[in-house]
Amino acid sequence: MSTTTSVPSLAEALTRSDLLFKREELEGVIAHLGRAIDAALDGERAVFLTVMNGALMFGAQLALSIRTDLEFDYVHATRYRGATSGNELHWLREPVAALQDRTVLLVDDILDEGHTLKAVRDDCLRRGAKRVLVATLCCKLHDRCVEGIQSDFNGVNLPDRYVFGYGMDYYEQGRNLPAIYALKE
Ligand SMILES: O=P(O)(O)OC[C@H]1O[C@H](OP(=O)(O)OP(=O)(O)O)[C@H](O)[C@@H]1O
Ligand code: HPA
Repeated sequence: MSTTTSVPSLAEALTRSDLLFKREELEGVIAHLGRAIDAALDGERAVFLTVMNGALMFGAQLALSIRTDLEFDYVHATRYRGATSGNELHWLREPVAALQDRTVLLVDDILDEGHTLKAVRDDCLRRGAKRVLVATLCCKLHDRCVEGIQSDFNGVNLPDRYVFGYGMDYYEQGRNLPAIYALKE
């Protein structure tokens, strides 16, 4: 006997979503982030630490916008696991690069309630990083963010709605949509 799991339809979600930011606009924003990060690094070779999976698209575009040479590594930490509300953080891959006395540029698609970035940032500090700079494509505007984490280089601010596209998923779908969409309430 076979079992099938039904996933909410991405096409249906798009019909009840607003397009917030198109690719062209996001590319311009990301290029500006690159300039600002170059200035902050001031020639220092940082560890560019991508939080998979969501940061894949943003991370690639951001890296190409930074002129300072970088070392690349990634972590995989997930707390939404394909759903639309967060839970406990699961570590699927820890950093491999030596972070002792390094500047880490921690890169993620979205800072929502902040649990993910706070946990990964604290882990970098435990591994001896001397400085962790956080770069995000977007931050969600609400008052539920945990204390003690913020983005140092953020692209765009978003309303307090579930968003997807440009790396962010709707039930593990829609990550490669070249724009950011928000579900209507
Ligand atoms: O600020 P928070 O409330 O912690 O949410 C932000 C995190 O949630 C998403 O990851 P998710 O757990 O969905 O995994 P994914 O990267 O594989 O999509 C996103 O990529 C961030 O890492
Ligand atoms: O609104 C969101 N969309 C996609 N992934 C997310 N991870 C945290 N918040 C979100």
